[in-house]
Amino acid sequence: MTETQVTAAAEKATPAVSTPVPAALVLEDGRIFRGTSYGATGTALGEAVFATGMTGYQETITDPSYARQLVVQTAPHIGNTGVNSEDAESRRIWVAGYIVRDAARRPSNWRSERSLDDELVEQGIIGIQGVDTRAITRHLREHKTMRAGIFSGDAAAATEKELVDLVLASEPMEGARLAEEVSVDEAYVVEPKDHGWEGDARFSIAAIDLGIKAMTPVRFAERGVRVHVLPATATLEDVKAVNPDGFFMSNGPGDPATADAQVKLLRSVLDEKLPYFGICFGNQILGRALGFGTYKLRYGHRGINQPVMDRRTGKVEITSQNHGFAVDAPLDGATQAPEERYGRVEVSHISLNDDVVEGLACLDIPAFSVQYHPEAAAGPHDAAYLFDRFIDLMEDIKPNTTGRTANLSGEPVDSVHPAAPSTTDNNTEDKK
Ligand SMILES: NC(=O)CC[C@H](N)C(=O)O
Repeated sequence: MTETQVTAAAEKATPAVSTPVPAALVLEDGRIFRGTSYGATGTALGEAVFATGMTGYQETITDPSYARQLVVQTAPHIGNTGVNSEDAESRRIWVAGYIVRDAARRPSNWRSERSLDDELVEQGIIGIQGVDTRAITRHLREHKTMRAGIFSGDAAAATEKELVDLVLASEPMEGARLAEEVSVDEAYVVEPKDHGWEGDARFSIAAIDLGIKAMTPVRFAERGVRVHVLPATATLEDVKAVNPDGFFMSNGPGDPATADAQVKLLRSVLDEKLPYFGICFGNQILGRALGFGTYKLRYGHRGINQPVMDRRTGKVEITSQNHGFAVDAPLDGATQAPEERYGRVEVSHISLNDDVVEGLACLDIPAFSVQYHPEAAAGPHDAAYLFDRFIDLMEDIKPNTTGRTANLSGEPVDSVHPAAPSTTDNNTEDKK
């Protein structure tokens, strides 16, 4: 980048515009944190959750999996690098509200196009700044994630009791069915040639958008895989119509216990023996399709610094995560899936913080999934091998003349690494 370009980019970055007014974060248990507004003003209701990434706030707020959540950033300075038109993970900001300690007064980065404050105002996202985000995080960690509200301007003038009552009247995350709300209405295709792949596509997949992040189809496309992104309401006929070599289900917001339609779709696809890969919500849906339950974690995993072990290789990855629910599957080696026709399954990945299931691998059908985010937007790229693993799975079913660019498929089943020793499990207390 030349000096002129750097100056031009810096000039595009405007200082924040909104004038802060008094604001309050009100938790459903009556705890109240007072600060000033950030972004738009008014009332925002949702589930208060904390995210521990030190960077990547633009990817966080545009991740559709955060729909109906009020996100607390544990990193104290937010907005420093502004907002640009390349890092958004979807067409809009999805967080229902945004909670930060110190909002940047002026963004400073050569890629910045506008301030985060401007962007929040423009998209009508209500935030609060100047609150003790460490105290809020510790409160949520100890008392579990809960419903909350951000009230600013006129909305903050009500009595504390009135504000708590508004929060108590809001919808809980348990039982929330949100994937259809954030999904696209129309199918679209992501082509390898548009992402640096030279030559013909090696494979085609159908990917169900339950709140898909933009980088996910890109990670496939840059490996030569054409991605047909289909709406959350897609049927088996819609899937078959694109003649895919593999099937994928994305991340997404809400309670996986409500995703009956997607569980049914996945079962019908698995019955066709089409290779399957799922990320996050897509992992929970595989778990349910195999007959396991899901449950709500006390405070979930959100951030780009979450350690996970791939039990097949014994390698530890630092991963990007955003989940509040988890699959309830046995950790000890290969077990028969409760839905017997799918054969044996093993927990392939676990969280090293609390032993939560972070991945499932079927041993008798071509299907696997992870609870975390290998597309790494934002986040470390340690888990990129999973995209290659899926390509190898499709290759095994349908050898492709264009050959492999990588061979990172799983180790033989008998080399499964023993589970890490169990640790204190604060995050799974609510497990039923
Ligand atoms: N990122 C995701 O796909 C999240 C899945 C699910 N909504 C959860 O919170 O666990």
